[in-house]
Amino acid sequence: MTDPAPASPPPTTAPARLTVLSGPTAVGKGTVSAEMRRRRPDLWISVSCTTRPRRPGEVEGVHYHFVTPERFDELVATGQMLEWAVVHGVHRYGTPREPVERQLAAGRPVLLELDLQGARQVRVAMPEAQFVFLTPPSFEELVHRLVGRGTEGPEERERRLATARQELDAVTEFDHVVVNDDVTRATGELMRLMGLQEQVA
Ligand SMILES: Nc1nc2c(ncn2[C@@H]2O[C@H](COP(=O)(O)OP(=O)(O)O)[C@@H](O)[C@H]2O)c(=O)[nH]1
Ligand SMILES: Nc1ncnc2c1ncn2[C@@H]1O[C@H](COP(=O)(O)OP(=O)(O)O)[C@@H](O)[C@H]1O
Repeated sequence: MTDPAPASPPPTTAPARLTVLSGPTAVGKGTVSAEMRRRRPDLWISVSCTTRPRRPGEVEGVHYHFVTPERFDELVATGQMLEWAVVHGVHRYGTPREPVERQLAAGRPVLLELDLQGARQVRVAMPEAQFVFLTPPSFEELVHRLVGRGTEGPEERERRLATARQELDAVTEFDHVVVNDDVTRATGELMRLMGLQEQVA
């Protein structure tokens, strides 16, 4: 008879985990991600590649890696993208695979902010990840935020809101739903889902 395997000690910290944050346009994904980064600088948030032009104030390697369509093709063809999608009908966005794998291997918590198509691809590629859907308190509030942000004209806003209606229907595909009624509260809920405690400076 063999002795039972010794029980492994309980983990002293939350296990490294990949979390995918998704949700419709203007729900506040960028705002909540920035607040997460502010409250937990050790959290690693992926920097995506995009073919869309850089906006004033955006910094290469911080907000995005801005690449040509040819370079994007090459990254996809050589398997360097964990996932990618055409978002809002025009430009391509994708997550470089290697940095995500490296950060997870180093034990850091990792957050990806993706559109719904990207979240679905990661579900297939990395089913052990957890999937969080950020939702607005109401559709009216989503419209209010999109208009208030002022980054799109009326035509583009209509296009995004049509996509948003479809995306909101996909909420049941996600492991958790966080209502972004208040940035501080929603960020706290996401931190708890990621097993992160507030770090007091
Ligand atoms: N699939 C996928 N979507 C992404 C990626 N990076 C950003 N997005 C999504 O692309 C959309 C457009 O982002 P952006 O151009 O910054 O516009 P804005 O967020 O509407 O100001 C957002 O819904 C993001 O969640 C990525 O690497 N992959
Ligand atoms: N909880 C909230 N309450 C009110 N306004 C919010 C909240 N979260 C985000 N916003 C505002 O909504 C707009 C869209 O947020 P943003 O982070 O750009 O969305 P996304 O990245 O999902 O497209 C911004 O003007 C932002 O300041």
